Amino acid sequence: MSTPPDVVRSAYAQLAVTDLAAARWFWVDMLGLHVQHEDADALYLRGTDELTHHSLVLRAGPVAALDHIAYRVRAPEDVERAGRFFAALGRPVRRVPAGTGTHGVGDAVRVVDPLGFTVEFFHAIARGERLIQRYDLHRGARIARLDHFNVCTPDIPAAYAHYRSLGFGCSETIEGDEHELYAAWMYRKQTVHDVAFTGGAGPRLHHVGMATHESHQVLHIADVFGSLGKEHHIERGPGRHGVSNAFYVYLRDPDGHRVEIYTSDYYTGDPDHETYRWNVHDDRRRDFWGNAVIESWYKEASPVLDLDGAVQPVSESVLDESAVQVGADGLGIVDGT
Ligand SMILES: O=C1C=CC(S(=O)(=O)O)=CC1(O)O
Ligand SMILES: [Ca+2]
Ligand SMILES: [Fe+2]
Repeated sequence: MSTPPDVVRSAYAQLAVTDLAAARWFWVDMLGLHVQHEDADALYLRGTDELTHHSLVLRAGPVAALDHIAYRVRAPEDVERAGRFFAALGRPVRRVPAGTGTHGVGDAVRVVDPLGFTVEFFHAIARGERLIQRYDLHRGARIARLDHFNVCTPDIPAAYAHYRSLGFGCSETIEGDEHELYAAWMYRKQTVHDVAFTGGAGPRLHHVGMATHESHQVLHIADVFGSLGKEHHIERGPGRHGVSNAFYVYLRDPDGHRVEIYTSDYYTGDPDHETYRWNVHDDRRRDFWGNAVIESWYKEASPVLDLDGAVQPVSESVLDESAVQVGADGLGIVDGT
């Protein structure tokens, strides 16, 4: 196997949106993401702590979908290393020279990974003004940074193996009584995850996770949607996760793209960091207070585009966590406590 690229972190997602103005209302006016650049067809957005050009690109398109996710790699030579790594797997690879791809991003490669997702690896990217202490510009959910991608895929063990081959650690899992893998959280930066896998038809994007510094910012953005009679954008939470220990709320944008506002997970940077394993029958795993996970959270997700912008076909899941009988989801077996 060829040497994998040295991935630093999940860096940005590019979403296709069917109404750029409506998307601007949600992601900028409501959530408060900073507009680093915009043109007639696209918005380039970032959080208050981010020093690179963007962590979210919204591009007008005919179908609401994930265009690609992108990982930043440590050095320029890791871009070509990524190309060789995926070519050796027999996957489609496309070189994207600086100026021909996403605005602000230098030389990159885009691949279709073994899970069917279009993934970009880049190193060079334009810088943005330091907004960390521009409190006069902090608004909405006061999003600090992109934290992770969550993707729907039918074969969680295969997803786990692929990201292990890229050198990702595994912080937490959800497993069955026979240790069948229902979900996994994997990282390169020293927090709970850069990417997580939700079992389901895929490839589909489950959500992008955006980090804030404080749980009151998670609560505040839910209050703002309620105040404006836009509570239908709130899908799940606010609440406390079991997995990751983060405080969270999930929102749906006008196209149905899901975003998680997420805070207070934990450090995972020691070389002997151990994976924490949840049992799928533990009703605290996804919400530490045992609140049920709404069905749409398990079932709905955004389609993904291939390298030519066509919607990728999906394969149905092997395991269906939402069908597992657990108390919290109100689906039957009460565990007698
Ligand atoms: O970021 C996350 C952390 C935890 C969870 S879970 O619902 O607690 O499994 C979901 C999630 O993947 O969105
Ligand atoms: Ca219980
Ligand atoms: Fe998440």
